[in-house]
Amino acid sequence: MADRDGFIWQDGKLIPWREATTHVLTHSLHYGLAVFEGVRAYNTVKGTAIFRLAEHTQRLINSGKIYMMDIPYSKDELMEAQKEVVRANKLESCYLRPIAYYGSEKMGISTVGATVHVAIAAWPWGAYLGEEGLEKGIRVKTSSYTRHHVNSTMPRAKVAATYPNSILANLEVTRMGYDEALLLDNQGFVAEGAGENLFIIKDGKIYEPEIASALTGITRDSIHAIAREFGYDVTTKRITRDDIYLADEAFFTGTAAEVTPIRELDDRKIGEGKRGPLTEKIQARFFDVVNGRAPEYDQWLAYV
Ligand SMILES: Cc1[nH+]cc(COP(=O)(O)O)c(CN[C@@H](CCC(=O)O)C(=O)O)c1O
Repeated sequence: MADRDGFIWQDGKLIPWREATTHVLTHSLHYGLAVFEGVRAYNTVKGTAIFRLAEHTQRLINSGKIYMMDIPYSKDELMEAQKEVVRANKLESCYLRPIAYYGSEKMGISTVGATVHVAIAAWPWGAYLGEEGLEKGIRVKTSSYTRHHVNSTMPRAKVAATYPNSILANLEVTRMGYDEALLLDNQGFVAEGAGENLFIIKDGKIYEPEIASALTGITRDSIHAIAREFGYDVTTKRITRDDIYLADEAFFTGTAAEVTPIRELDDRKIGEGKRGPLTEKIQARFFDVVNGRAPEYDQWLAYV
């Protein structure tokens, strides 16, 4: 990722991609306290637009607040900087990664005296779980690793320290040939995917796990709106892994994963073992929305 042409926004300035470096004694590198976002820009019918830029930027600020990290830029400055990065790199569609991190001013657990830095990069990133996965669904396995307790890493924050849990889960299942991991919470109920939220459909109703130990996904929120548009309410409830075995349909959502159908969990076919009809309908509408083909959702598109 480091050796490519382009520009990265770092601490208020656009600099050449290869010069966006940091010292090996960067506090966040050692102690894991960096807050970040995953955001997508799409090449819509009316030009390049960042999807739900305000919500992602607010979540970045919220993540900083939760971890007592004072991000030295306003919401508007961060939003404009993300637009600037897309323009500077001449990207029609892309994935953006804003990150706020503590620098190398000091070592030791406490962040007092360390400076908060902000960097924003953008690059083309296609189907996170594969184009085939978007169409045919993916094979998921429940990980043996438990999602964080809600009083260990903070679930409302998108913080780097959360992700070794996701990495362990993803590595565990991909080494066995599955596409992605599902994580259970510390009481054994379904939490979320390693990098996604989850929805299931059973007897014509849409369900999602209680959000407690999962990231409050922005794509998840977008799916709520699309489901309502189709006349469905999403019921939030405690979901067990075998609820998913017996579901008619299931899918993951995320900025990177978009809407990815799940065709199997733990070697049990879900429904007919392929993308379900309601999943396909929701997925198609989601792609209409992000590509600017649904004027009712224009408020979610920040044109660059
Ligand atoms: C743990 C987790 N849960 C749910 C989500 C979905 O949230 P949202 O993007 O707001 O709908 C994500 C985003 N996962 C990022 C992972 C990408 C990466 O591998 O890095 C993403 O989708 O950008 C998570 O990391």
